[in-house]
Amino acid sequence: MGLTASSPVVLEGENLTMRFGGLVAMAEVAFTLKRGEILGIIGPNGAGKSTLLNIITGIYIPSSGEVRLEGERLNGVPAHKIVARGIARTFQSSRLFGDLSVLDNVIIGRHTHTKAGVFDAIFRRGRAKAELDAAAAHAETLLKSVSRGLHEQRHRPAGELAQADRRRLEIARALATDPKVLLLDEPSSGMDDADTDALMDDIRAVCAQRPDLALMIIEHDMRLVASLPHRVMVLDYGQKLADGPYEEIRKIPRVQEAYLGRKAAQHAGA
Ligand SMILES: Nc1ncnc2c1ncn2[C@@H]1O[C@H](COP(=O)(O)OP(=O)(O)OP(=O)(O)O)[C@@H](O)[C@H]1O
Repeated sequence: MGLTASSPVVLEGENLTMRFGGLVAMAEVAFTLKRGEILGIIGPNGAGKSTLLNIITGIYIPSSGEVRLEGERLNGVPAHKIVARGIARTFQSSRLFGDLSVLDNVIIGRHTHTKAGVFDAIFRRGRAKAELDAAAAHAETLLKSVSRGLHEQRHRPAGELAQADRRRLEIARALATDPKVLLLDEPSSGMDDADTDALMDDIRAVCAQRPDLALMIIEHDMRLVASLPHRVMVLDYGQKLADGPYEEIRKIPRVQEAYLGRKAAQHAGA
């Protein structure tokens, strides 16, 4: 199915404000994310993008406002329970277990946030072999669905992977929790154009196989922002400057100034 005009809202934020002492990192921001939708989040350094992700995932509790997943309020719900409710994320910096195999990283991803815990997931003595086999089979299927190339490297230590494959693995690991919403924090950072294009193809394939999955992607790479999201939200100094299809928001002079700098805005004839 994917995104249609009647797709329901899966995640929404209302009136979100985040203060750190005297600093207002986020001021009355509202957003919606529909089932099957890909929402891009852009903005200059310090605009509040990571703060928004941290609020959604329960790392920060907003000073005011609320986040709702399928209508249920998430404020104050601990981070691990938010994962269990269906929100998964990747991080700007890699959080893989470099010494463990690609496959084990995915198996752990499924269990990291459950009561059973990481070590239980892999090392517990007496754990039924059938259960472990099922976890490995699930992880293999998941790896294949994200990237055949990554699946072929499933027995290599994650630390030996090329950077683009590490990003794919982080996505696979996040998907291991069967999320309704996947948050990607700068998935293409540090990648060249060819790797970014290949990653975009893989993200499209992931979405095509999971038409109900909603994605929120923080990104600086305008090539990705221009082509992958259905809609783009622009933050600046913790405020929402614009929200709409890329072709529309890119024409707004304030967005050009905030994001691209005044020179670029003049260059674009704004
Ligand atoms: N835990 C914190 N304590 C104090 N200030 C914070 C904290 N987290 C974020 N901030 C401040 O909030 C503002 C927004 O930061 P945030 O990291 O959300 O921006 P960003 O858009 O993600 O930037 P970048 O693109 O550099 O990652 C910044 O001024 C930052 O210094």
